[in-house]
Amino acid sequence: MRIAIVGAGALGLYYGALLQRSGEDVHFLLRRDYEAIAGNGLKVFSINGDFTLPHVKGYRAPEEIGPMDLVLVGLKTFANSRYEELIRPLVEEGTQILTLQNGLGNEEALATLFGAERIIGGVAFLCSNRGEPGEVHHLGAGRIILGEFLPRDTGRIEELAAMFRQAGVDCRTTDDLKRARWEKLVWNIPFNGLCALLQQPVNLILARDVSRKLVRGIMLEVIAGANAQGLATFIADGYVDDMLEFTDAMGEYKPSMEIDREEGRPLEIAAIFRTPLAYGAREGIAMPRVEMLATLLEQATG
Ligand SMILES: NC(=O)C1=CN([C@@H]2O[C@H](COP(=O)(O)OP(=O)(O)OC[C@H]3O[C@@H](n4cnc5c(N)ncnc54)[C@H](OP(=O)(O)O)[C@@H]3O)[C@@H](O)[C@H]2O)C=CC1
Ligand SMILES: CC(C)(CO)C(=O)C(=O)O
Repeated sequence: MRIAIVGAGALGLYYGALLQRSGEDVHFLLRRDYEAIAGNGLKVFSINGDFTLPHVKGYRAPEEIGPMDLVLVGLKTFANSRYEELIRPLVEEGTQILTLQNGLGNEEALATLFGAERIIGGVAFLCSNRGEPGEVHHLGAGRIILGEFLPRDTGRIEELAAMFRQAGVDCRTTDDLKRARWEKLVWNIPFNGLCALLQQPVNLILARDVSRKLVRGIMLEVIAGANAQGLATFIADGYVDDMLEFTDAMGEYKPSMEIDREEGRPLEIAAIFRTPLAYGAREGIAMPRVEMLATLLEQATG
């Protein structure tokens, strides 16, 4: 498969490297890491084993890549205003666009620009950080759940899932992408938010009873917002315990929003907070703790 990686950072470099290693024809749109990767290849440090790709097809502009079978979008959502210029040159009849970005509204924005039938969404449980230019550090699981944006048969996402599995990624499909996205938000909203606001890794947030209780309260609000969205099956409140257990095992993990704050980048507040708040409000669900967290983050970084 001819695959373009648009947004070749912590997530895009990692999945792109695995796909190239398993024989796919991967083309990376590079910015910060262009020189390092052109000179020395791409180094992956992973809990599943380190490896280096000495030769990587890297480009500075999407026009140099041309039309692809699959565009994998790994941009931070605050760069979504660049979708048109970065993706249009890669699209022809039959091109599929897969966004693995966090939050809500990404598939909708891509569908408006490129046509809803092309769009596939995925949620990634990854824990990947960037290192020096030309390096990526994978610290967590790596699981992906793929779902169609429009209701249709699952043939093409099953094929994509098989491709990811062939590359060593634990990948499965869902017929309820909306539910998968909200389930991921049950984690991202409290932890990205509190870790970025307090500038503490997840283990410190969970170590204190008061902030652990706050995480639980925020998660329950998100579940209430989710369950108002017409999901095929409700998210049970017990999902909070699964997420706390999952996070307790992470140790000193810094969510990407905390790293973005430390490094002075914009935060993904629209996709991870404001759009879910708006979708909740549309269904009559207020999420006051989430609202407060979003406001404090805006205040702290505005
Ligand atoms: N990292 C993780 O473990 C996970 C991340 N996610 C989500 O995936 C998405 C990506 O996250 P992550 O990989 O961590 O983010 P990064 O910041 O590491 O990567 C984003 C990449 O997009 C590139 N980019 C931005 N604008 C442009 C542009 N105009 N032209 C070319 N490249 C551009 C950046 O370029 P440059 O190289 O110049 O910085 C960078 O390489 C986010 O929505 C995140 O929430 C989801 C699950 C896990
Ligand atoms: C759940 C987790 C930690 C794994 O990918 C994540 O979404 C993140 O770091 O943003």
